Amino acid sequence: MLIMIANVLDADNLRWLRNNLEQTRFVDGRQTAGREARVVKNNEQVDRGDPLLEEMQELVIDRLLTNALFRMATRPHVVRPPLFSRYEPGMEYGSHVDDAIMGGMRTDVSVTIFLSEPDEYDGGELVIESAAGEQDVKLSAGSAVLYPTTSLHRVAPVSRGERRAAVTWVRSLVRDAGERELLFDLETARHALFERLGKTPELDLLAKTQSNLLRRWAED
Ligand SMILES: O=C(O)CCC(=O)C(=O)O
Ligand SMILES: [Fe+2]
Repeated sequence: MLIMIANVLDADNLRWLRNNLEQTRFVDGRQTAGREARVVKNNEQVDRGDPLLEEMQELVIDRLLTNALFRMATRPHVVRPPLFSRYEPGMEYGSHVDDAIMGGMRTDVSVTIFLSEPDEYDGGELVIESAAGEQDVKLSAGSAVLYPTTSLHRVAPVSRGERRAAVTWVRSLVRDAGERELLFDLETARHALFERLGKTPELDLLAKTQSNLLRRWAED
């Protein structure tokens, strides 16, 4: 399941991040790719030693973890420090699967937060493969897409302008994407029923079911 979340970053966050990105040092993105992904990775990323990086990472992690939809969709255990990337004309990231373990942590959910507006560049769609086919994702600046790290995906070549993004990975309390989706649907239905009917005995049963499924599936 693919989930889009609008406005994870607000206008002030975006201005601050984009301003910082003007001042940071970018290096070849191949430095952080696995052996096979390196062959198809052609982008640039903020240097790991850049003094501005840590504060930028903290802001993005904080904005994700305080977002209710993000928490519902990912059941986060740990969110990795994001990478900030840019793609200039001719750059792309060919088809790959992200590393299953990063920094000793299992990766369950991949996250892209778009930092450029769609009209600032041509191409640069994040293309995610699933059994139902390919899905192209290009969102407004500040919005995020979440997808299972189990998926093959790529970033299409940029042909004009510059695509900037923050990408990160979540170790979820619930390893299996199908189980996360069941919990997400249950919680969505519960919220909607509560809004419509208030707290009913049926809602209590749904809450009990959701809670006990989470207890059954969660690994902490
Ligand atoms: O920039 C993106 O949207 C995704 C980048 C990516 O696939 C990666 O860094 O592994
Ligand atoms: Fe990737």
